[in-house]
Amino acid sequence: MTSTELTTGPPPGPTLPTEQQSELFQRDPFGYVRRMRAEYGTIFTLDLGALGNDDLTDVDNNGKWVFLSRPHQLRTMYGVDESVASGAAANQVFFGTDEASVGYIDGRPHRRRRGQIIPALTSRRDYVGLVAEVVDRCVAEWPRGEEIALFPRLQRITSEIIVEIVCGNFREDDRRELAALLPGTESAELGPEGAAAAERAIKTFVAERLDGHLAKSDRAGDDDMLATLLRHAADGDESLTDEVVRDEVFSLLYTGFATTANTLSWVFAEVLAHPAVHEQLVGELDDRFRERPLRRDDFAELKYTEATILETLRLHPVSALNGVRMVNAELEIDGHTIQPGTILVHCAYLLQRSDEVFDQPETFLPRRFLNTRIDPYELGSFGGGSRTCVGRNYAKEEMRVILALVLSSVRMTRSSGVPDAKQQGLFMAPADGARCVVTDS
Ligand code: HEM
Repeated sequence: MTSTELTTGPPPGPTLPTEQQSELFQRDPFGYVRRMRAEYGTIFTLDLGALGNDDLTDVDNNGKWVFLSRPHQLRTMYGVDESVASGAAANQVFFGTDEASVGYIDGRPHRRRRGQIIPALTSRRDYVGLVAEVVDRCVAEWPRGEEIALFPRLQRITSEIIVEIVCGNFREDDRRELAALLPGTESAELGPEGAAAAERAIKTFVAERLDGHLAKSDRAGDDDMLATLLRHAADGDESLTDEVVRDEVFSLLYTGFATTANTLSWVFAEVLAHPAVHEQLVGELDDRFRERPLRRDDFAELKYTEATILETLRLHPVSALNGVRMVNAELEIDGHTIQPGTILVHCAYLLQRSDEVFDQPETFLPRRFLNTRIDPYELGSFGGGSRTCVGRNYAKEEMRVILALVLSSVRMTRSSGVPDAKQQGLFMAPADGARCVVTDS
């Protein structure tokens, strides 16, 4: 018997009309996939169409999204050649865009662009000094002794930092203005039209500042991410047109601020709801981080802090769609045949809360990640294969530094347990905005 004869057709799933499935998914992504997992098993098909993005891209897909939630299924998804399962088209459908920035290109151009971006993300001078300056200034303004939502305050911190990394050679007032525009892209109050308007405003703002940016960076003797891209363009990379550079800058600013603010909100919500974890974290930090200046090395050995961030990423991946690939040629996964035009979904949320993969999967236990080698197919909050998140090292370091500095500078308490998740823009955030009370320590 051949392997094809062993297959059982497409993975099972509900037969509701596309609009209804899409609406149920978008209203409560995590709740819906949990129910589908309980009903149909570890690999199932949802008919989500183009997730409402039909008019925004001309990618041909059959409307089927196959959710995978076991490591061996991901090994197939991420292991096959790009010609069989590619990221660019799937990302265009997911994000509703036809841009040519790194998330939406494949093949050699994709590899080259990643090679341009990744080194530039972490190599900026005095990175820790920069984060400390932003955290100190912002935390000093947090009201004391009353309940506040951390989420928008963390968005401000991560916005200011990513603007420094990507557009650090803009004038100071321009950097502040740009950082203030970013949260508009994720604001639940503004809705999709407001978010689209914020995106347009940011792209225009950046486009108007491309001319002369390289000369300014030469004078500063330091390239920010924008200057790095412009320099590659000047050195002959014709794919980096002004429009692509502008879109690349937008994509890095957007993913750079939103994902880390969301994850940090979950970190604080979980830590403050678990006093024993809180105490152990504060114990690890000791008094070391009250001094200034600080250096990168000072943050290198924060094992429990790092484990706390990993445990938060395990329980709270930023999306129910953690890595998506468009199937271009018939493919077999876990005994099921997947047809071309289908989108494969790495559902980290289901995988990382499975008792087949983790002990006590619903319990917040940072110590599980102490002195362990991480298997990216088990803890895959940054996606996988050749498109793993370009910002993962930057994000983990930035979050570690922010967490250490905030917990070292103020006392924080939270009166309730861990909040539910709510869709906030593209990503999932704590429904109550991670409320807590801050006092001076
Ligand atoms: C908590 C923080 C973050 C999480 C959880 C996260 C998660 C992800 C995930 C799941 C993917 C999809 C990977 C795949 O398709 O296999 C991704 C891709 C990407 N991320 Fe992140 N991310 C984070 C932070 C960042 C930051 C800070 C940046 C930039 C400064 C960034 C930029 C990108 C880009 C450009 C891609 C597309 C990569 C490609 O297609 O080659 N991310 N991220």
